[in-house]
Amino acid sequence: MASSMRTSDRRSQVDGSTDPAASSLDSDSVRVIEKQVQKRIFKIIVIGDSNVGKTCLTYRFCCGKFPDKTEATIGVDFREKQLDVDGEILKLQLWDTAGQERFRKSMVQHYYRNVHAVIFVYDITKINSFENMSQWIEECDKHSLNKHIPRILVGNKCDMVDKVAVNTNMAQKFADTHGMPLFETSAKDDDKANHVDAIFMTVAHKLKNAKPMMPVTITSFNARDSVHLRESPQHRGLQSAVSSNSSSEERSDCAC
Ligand SMILES: Nc1nc2c(ncn2[C@@H]2O[C@H](COP(=O)(O)OP(=O)(O)OP(=O)(O)O)[C@@H](O)[C@H]2O)c(=O)[nH]1
Repeated sequence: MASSMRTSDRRSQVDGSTDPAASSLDSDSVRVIEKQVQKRIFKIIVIGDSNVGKTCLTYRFCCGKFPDKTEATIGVDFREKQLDVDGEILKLQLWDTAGQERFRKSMVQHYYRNVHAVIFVYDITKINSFENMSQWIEECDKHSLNKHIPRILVGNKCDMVDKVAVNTNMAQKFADTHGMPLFETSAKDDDKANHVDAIFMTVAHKLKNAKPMMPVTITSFNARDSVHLRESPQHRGLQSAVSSNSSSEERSDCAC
C-alpha cells in the first residue's frame, strides 16, 4: 500500500508537472523508481518441535541478538527483514510457528498458504527433535507444499558442545536424502551470529533466482482473531510487523 502510494504520488507530479525536478524524469527513470519501491516479499516458515529455538533464531536474525527471555509461541510470531541480494532488496517475512501441537492446530492451514521457503529446525542436543523432522516434512507434503521451494535444515544449540545428541554425519545424511542444505548453528552464541545470517542469506539467494512470486500480506487473514497475542517482546514484534506492512517501507519491524 505504502509503495503504490509513493509511486503514484511521484507519477502525479511527473504527469501534472507540478514538480520541476520530477518533470525531467523520463519513463525509464520512473520504471527504475517503481522497481525500487515494489520490493518482492517472500514468506518463509520456520518449523520444528517446541523448544528447538525457532523464536531465538528468527529473533537473532531480525534483531541481531539473543532474546533475554522467550515463551512458547502461540499460533505464530511474525518478523520481517529486508536484505540486499545482488542489488535487489528482498523482504523476508518470517513466520515463527508454534512447535506445540495445542498452540498450532488452529493455525496450520495459514502457515502453509503461499509459502516460498521452509526452514526446518531441530535441537542438536535432543535426538527426538531430529527424529521428528520426518514428520515435519510429512506435514509439508500433507499441505501440498510445492516440492521445488527452497528447504533448509538447521541444527540449533551448537554452543552446547557437551550435550551433542545428533552428530553431523547423521544430519548430513538426512539433509542429502531430502535435498536440503544443512546448517549447524547457535542462536545464542554471538560468534555464530554471522552463521545465522548465512542461513537466511542462503534462502534469500535461492528465492531471488526463483520466478516472481505473489506479494504476501500478513493481513490476508484476520491476525487478531487467529493469533493469540501476549505481552512479550515476540508479540510486540508481531504487532510491529503487521503495522510495518501498512506504513513505511523503510521501517524496521524489529521490536527489540
Ligand atoms: N543454549 C542454547 N539455548 C537456546 C538456543 N536457542 C534457543 N535456546 C533456548 O531454548 C529454549 C527455547 O527457545 P525458543 O526459541 O523459544 O524455542 P521455539 O522452538 O521457538 O519453541 P516454541 O515456541 O515452543 O515452538 C529457550 O530457553 C532458549 O533460551 C541456542 O542456540 N543455544
